Amino acid sequence: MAFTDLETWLESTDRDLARLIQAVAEGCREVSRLVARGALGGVLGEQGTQNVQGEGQKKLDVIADDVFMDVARRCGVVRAAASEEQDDPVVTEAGDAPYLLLFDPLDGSSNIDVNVSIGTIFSVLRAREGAGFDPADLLQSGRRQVCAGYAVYGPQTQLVLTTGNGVDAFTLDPDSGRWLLTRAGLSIPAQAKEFAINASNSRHWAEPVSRYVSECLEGRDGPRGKDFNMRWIASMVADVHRVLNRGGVFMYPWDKREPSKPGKLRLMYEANPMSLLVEQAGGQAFDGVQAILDVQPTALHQRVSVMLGAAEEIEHLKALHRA
Ligand SMILES: O=P(O)(O)OC[C@H]1O[C@](O)(COP(=O)(O)O)[C@@H](O)[C@@H]1O
Ligand SMILES: [Mg+2]
Ligand SMILES: [Mg+2]
Repeated sequence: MAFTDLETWLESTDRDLARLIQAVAEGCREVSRLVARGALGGVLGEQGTQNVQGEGQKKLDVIADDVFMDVARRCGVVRAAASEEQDDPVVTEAGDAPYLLLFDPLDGSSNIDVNVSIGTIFSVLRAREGAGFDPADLLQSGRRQVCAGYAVYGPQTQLVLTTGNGVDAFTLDPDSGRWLLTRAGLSIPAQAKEFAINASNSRHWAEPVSRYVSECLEGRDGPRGKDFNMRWIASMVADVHRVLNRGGVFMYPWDKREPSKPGKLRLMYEANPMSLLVEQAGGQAFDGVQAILDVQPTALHQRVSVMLGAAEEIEHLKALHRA
């Protein structure tokens, strides 16, 4: 069977954006190679440092961060890049380059050492007109993303992309090293029978989330009138990949543990790119008040409550939040 490769797919994309996507895809291929070697390559285990959010870093968090910062510096079309792992944005030498790149270099850090799917999530924004950069240039709402995507390093390595015209998925051919289009036009069914949430936090949830989950758990005997299945990989990238491929809902909502913290997941590196992909696949992404893509960021590393996936389920969650 003949598959379209990424280069061909990019022929209809703006030249600079195509160059950026190509460079990010090369970074993902490199990280995929390192992940696959695991202990053989000495990349597992703790780094012994903390990131800006006070989270312990794994070796692979830092290695992957270096890979994508290098991509940003060398591709020639990125003016500045920001990472979940770094306090401040990095300004490249391409002072009038058209794009800003944001990324979570390694998502699902707790799964690295146990050989469970992990990934890289990225988002592309336009740089300001003319030259120059101010960190505030990064604080654009998710609606303004020109591209979003992720790579998932699982049984296969896949790259899932949107440039605002639907969502397509590529598989890395381990023999040729090429990214081949294996699924075009991903679409999330409006209805769902599967949900994903870390249930160990249930005693801390807000009332609408507790109610939603308990209705799902009541199954066909409850108000929903149907049984639901539950999944939790603990890598957002892999959980959302499942939602994009076979439907369902993924939630990491605000909870009462630290009431002033809006959520666990990061708006700019995780929630925005995933929300664009989900909306482009016909789903919705909601933070308990509004569409995640409409959140006006106020800080680079800000966190957000996340509920995303099947349109009818998110509509139901919205109604529970309004009640
Ligand atoms: O361990 P928990 O609380 O279930 O959290 C899992 C969530 O944390 C994350 O791993 C956070 O991402 P990082 O690994 O990039 O820090 C998400 O991918 C995942 O959904
Ligand atoms: Mg993450
Ligand atoms: Mg991470």
